[in-house]
Amino acid sequence: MTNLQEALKVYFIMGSTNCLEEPAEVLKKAIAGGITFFQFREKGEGALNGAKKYALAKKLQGMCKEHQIPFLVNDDIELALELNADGVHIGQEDEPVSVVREKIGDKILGVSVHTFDEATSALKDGADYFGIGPIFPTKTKEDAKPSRGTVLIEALRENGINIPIVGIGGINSENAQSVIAAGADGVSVITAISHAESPKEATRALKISVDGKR
Ligand SMILES: Cc1ncc(COP(=O)(O)OP(=O)(O)O)c(N)n1
Ligand SMILES: Cc1nc(C(=O)O)sc1CCOP(=O)(O)O
Ligand SMILES: [Mg+2]
Repeated sequence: MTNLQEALKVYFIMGSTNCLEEPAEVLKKAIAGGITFFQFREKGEGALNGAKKYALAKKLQGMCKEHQIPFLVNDDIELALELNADGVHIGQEDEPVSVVREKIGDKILGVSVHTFDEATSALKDGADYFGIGPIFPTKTKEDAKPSRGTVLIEALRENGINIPIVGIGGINSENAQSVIAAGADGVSVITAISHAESPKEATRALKISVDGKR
């Protein structure tokens, strides 16, 4: 498998509702900028369903494949299996971690955690990486919890938990380095790339920040 820690550095999450232009165009520019991981998250008002959702996922998966970028599906385990995606990302309100692990075999399993207990339990049940957020305030996820900064990332690292971690929520090239400095392996973003004037330049700037060059 890919070196997950390395692959999670610049993790782009996107669905049609996050885009100001054609989703494939946005992804193309993000790939040109150097994203290292991708999650298809088709959610929110106006989200596609059924055949249209499948067709978009398939198209974006093809683009990721061409550039050896892992392609994960958010929430929809059946779609991930149908597409033979590289993995899935689930949260605490989705199917239990152990059940999803059972369904997907050795595909990549990302789990959102908000507390130390959720983290240890997800680890025991088979998570491959954690998504922790919202680190900063975000308007992108309607039901996001209040932002809590990097405290949980720091607490997990201080306690020797070395599973790959990405921060999420309100992250951009100005604040990404602080998330890495707290112990995360990468940053996951939606609007910092999908709403950028230049998704390619925004991705480049994020990469520089993650690498600590700014
Ligand atoms: C990398 C990453 N981290 C966290 C999330 C949020 O997952 P969840 O809490 O299940 O919320 P939804 O994204 O399903 O609305 C994520 N998707 N990716
Ligand atoms: C999908 C998601 N999950 C979050 C969490 O806290 O678990 S915050 C979030 C939205 C991230 O979007 P943006 O980069 O535009 O802030
Ligand atoms: Mg979810």
